[in-house]
Amino acid sequence: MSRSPSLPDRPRLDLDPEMSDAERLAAIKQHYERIVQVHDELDDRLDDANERRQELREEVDQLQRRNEMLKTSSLYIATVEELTEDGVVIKQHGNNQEVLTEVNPRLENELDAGDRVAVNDSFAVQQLLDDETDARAQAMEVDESPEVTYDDIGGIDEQIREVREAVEDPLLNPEKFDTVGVEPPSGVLLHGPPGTGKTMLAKAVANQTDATFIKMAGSELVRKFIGEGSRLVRDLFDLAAEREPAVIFIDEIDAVAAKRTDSKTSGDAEVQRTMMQLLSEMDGFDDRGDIRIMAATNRFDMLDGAILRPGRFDRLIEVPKPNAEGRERILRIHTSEMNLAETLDFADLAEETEGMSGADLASLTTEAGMFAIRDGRDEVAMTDFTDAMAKIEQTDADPQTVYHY
Ligand SMILES: Nc1ncnc2c1ncn2[C@@H]1O[C@H](COP(=O)(O)OP(=O)(O)OP(=O)(O)O)[C@@H](O)[C@H]1O
Repeated sequence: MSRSPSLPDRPRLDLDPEMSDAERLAAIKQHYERIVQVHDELDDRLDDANERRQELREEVDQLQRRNEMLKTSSLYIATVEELTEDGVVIKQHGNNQEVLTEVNPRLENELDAGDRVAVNDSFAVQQLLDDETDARAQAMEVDESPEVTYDDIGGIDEQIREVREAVEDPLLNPEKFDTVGVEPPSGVLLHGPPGTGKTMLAKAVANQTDATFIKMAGSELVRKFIGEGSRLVRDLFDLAAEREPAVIFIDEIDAVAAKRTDSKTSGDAEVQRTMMQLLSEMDGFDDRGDIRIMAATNRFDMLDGAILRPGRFDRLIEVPKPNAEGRERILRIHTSEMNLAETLDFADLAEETEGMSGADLASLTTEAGMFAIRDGRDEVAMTDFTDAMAKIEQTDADPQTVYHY
């Protein structure tokens, strides 16, 4: 790594008592010019350093994500067939190959025939797994009738309108599209900072259309084992087909659909396989009937272009943090059941909470309520909100989280 060149010397002004006034003036003038020059030089260097800092920050962030992915190095799945004196006989899923192998000493007394296990490249048993149905249940959240309505969502009216048009209309009024002769968007991708109401939007549209809401977290898809991510994607679409009308919601889609990296590690290959399965499910989507697909990400910049092609996530909706008017609306929604002091000024509160997301505002109201309770009052006042804000700001001083919006 090259060291940065040393800083320019601080200019010095040497005035000789013998000098004439004219000579002094000339020396001061020259000194002044030198100072301006050094200043400009330092300014440029500062700009360069800031730019470099930004680049490094982005690099660190990329590396952190890759590191996360690599830490979960992939294992294969097998079923224990028999426990023998010489070791354990397992049968690998996928190719049905039977292998006599060893067991991690930690698990020696834990295994029984029929258990589902994870094995490494040399077939040694590394983990005892939940049975398959549990793994699926963990990765998917199914809600027959979510309770969120559009009225519960504040500050993103335009986004609600777009979602209704792209997801609700094709489910409730498919003939509109037939008559005009256009295909409704295949998938809708909501992108924006965390806690802005993306999941709420997906739930509200499922509610409005009496559809089953099926959520899968992208991070769950990549934490699994070889072949399991793509299997879960298949299960997800099969389940939706069984339950139609259904809204599939894939949260944190960037976990499975990040831009390709150069590395060829097995973890990466597994993520790629999962993404390919997702793409192929979406491509074969035409005959799937009353199923709409939505996804969300906080990392739009990370997404692989393949996922955004026509016929896939071809309707992008940005869900930003709320403006003052939106914050006021969200605060009103979240305090609607609260006993509020008459002096509470929502417009003021909305101004004070600049930069907060819907989720931040929701916790702010709860926190304010807690302050009132602690104080033995049955009304929540402006001071409770001010105290709650101070508390939240203090918690936020922890610089762990880096957001990209
Ligand atoms: N626009 C909003 N209006 C009202 N409440 C909101 C809004 N946005 C967020 N909330 C509150 O924050 C909670 C979390 O919101 P939600 O899960 O929809 O955010 P998200 O955008 O999906 O976040 P993430 O990206 O972290 O998954 C909601 O349950 C709700 O209480």
